[in-house]
Amino acid sequence: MYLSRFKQSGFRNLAPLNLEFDPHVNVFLGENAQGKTNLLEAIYFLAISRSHRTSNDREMIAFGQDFASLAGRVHKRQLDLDLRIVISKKGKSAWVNRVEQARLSKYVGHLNAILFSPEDMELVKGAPSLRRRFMDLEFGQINPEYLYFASQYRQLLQQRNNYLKQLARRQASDQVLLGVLTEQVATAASELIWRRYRYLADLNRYAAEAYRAISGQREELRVLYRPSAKEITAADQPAQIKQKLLDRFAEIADDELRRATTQLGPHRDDLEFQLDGKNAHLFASQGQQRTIALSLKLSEIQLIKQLTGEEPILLLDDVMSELDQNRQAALLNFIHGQTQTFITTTDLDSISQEIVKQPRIFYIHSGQIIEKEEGLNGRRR
Ligand SMILES: Nc1ncnc2c1ncn2[C@@H]1O[C@H](COP(=O)(O)OP(=O)(O)OP(=O)(O)O)[C@@H](O)[C@H]1O
Repeated sequence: MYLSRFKQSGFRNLAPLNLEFDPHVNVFLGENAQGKTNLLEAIYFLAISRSHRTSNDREMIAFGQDFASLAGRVHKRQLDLDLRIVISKKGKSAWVNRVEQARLSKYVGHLNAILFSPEDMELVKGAPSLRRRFMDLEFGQINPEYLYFASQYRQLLQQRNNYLKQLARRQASDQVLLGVLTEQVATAASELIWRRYRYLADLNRYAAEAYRAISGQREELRVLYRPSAKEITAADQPAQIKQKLLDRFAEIADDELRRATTQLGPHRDDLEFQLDGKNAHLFASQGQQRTIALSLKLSEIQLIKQLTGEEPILLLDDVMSELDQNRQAALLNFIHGQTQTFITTTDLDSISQEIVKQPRIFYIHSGQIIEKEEGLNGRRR
C-alpha cells in the first residue's frame, strides 16, 4: 500500500498543505525544529489515530487553533481509500471514504505504518512503558480486537484503581463491587495478554531473521513476554490466563488495598530481549541495541505483510545518521524498493545513495514544505 496524497491543516507548526508523494522514497530535508518530525507524526496519526510521542492529542493542535485535520489517499492492491481524521479539543473523529466511523478501532488498520525514530533506540534498555507502548501501537493496528480490548482494559483498570482508592480511604466498603471490577479487569487483561503472546510468536521469527541479516552475525535474537503474573505462560488460553490472574489477585488482595492500585496485569507486563539466551537489557552494546530496535521494526513490516497481504508504509525519523552503511544496506534489502518510505534528515549526505536512488525531496522550513526539483544525485526528475 502507499499514500499518494496528503492534506493537513492545523497540525502543530505545519502550514496547511496538500502534497503528492512518491510511491517509493520521499525525503524531508530541513534544519532542526522546522517541522520534519511533526510531518511524520501527522502521517503516522492519519494511519494509527495516535501519536508515537504523546498520548495527549491536544498537544498536536497548532497553537491558537481549535482543531487539526489530516486527510490522505491510500492505494492498495485491490482498492483505493480516502482517510480523514480530525483532532479537536473534545476528541477525535475519523472517516473512511467520507463515512464517519463509529469507533476508532474500525478506522485503524486501513493504512498501516511503521515508524522508526531515535527514541526507539531506548526500546531495549529504556523504561518498560516504552515496550508496552510498542506492543500496543504495533499489535493494535493489525488487530481491531486488540485495540478494543486495550481500550476496554484501560477504562476498567482506571475504575478499579479509583475504587481501590475509595476503599483505602474508607469512602467505600463494598467488596462485592471490587470483585465485579476484578473479574472484568481480568477478562479484558486475559484477551490482551493472549494476543500479545500470539503476535510476539510471529514477530520473533521475523525479528531473528532481520537481526542476523543486519548484524551479519550468528547471534540469535529472541523476544520474550514477561507477565507480571509469573504463572502465565505462552501456552495458556484466555480462560486460563484469566483464572491465573484471579488467583493472584486473591493472594495479593491486602497488598492492593494498602497500595490502592492494581498490581498485576498487562499495564505491568514487560518484554525481554535476549541475544543467544542472554538478557540484552543487562549487557547489549549501543550497536547491538540499535540493531535489535531496527530488527523489531523490520519484523513488523513482515508481520503486517503476513497478516494483511499489504506492505505498510515506513517512516524513518532522523535515523539514517544513526545507521552505518551496512545497516542502511540491510534496511534497503529488507524493503526491496517495495515499501513506501518517508525519511527525514538534516543532511542528505547521511543517506546512502543506494537507498534513495531517485527520491522525491521536500524542503521543510518553519513548517512550510516545498518540493525540490532535483534528485539526490543531481539528476532532474
Ligand atoms: N501544537 C503546536 N503548534 C505550533 N507549533 C508547534 C506545536 N507543537 C510543536 N510545535 C513546534 O514545532 C517545532 C518542532 O518541530 P519538529 O519536532 O517537527 O522539528 P524537526 O524538524 O523534526 O527538528 P529536529 O531535527 O530537531 O528533530 C518547534 O518549533 C515547536 O515549537
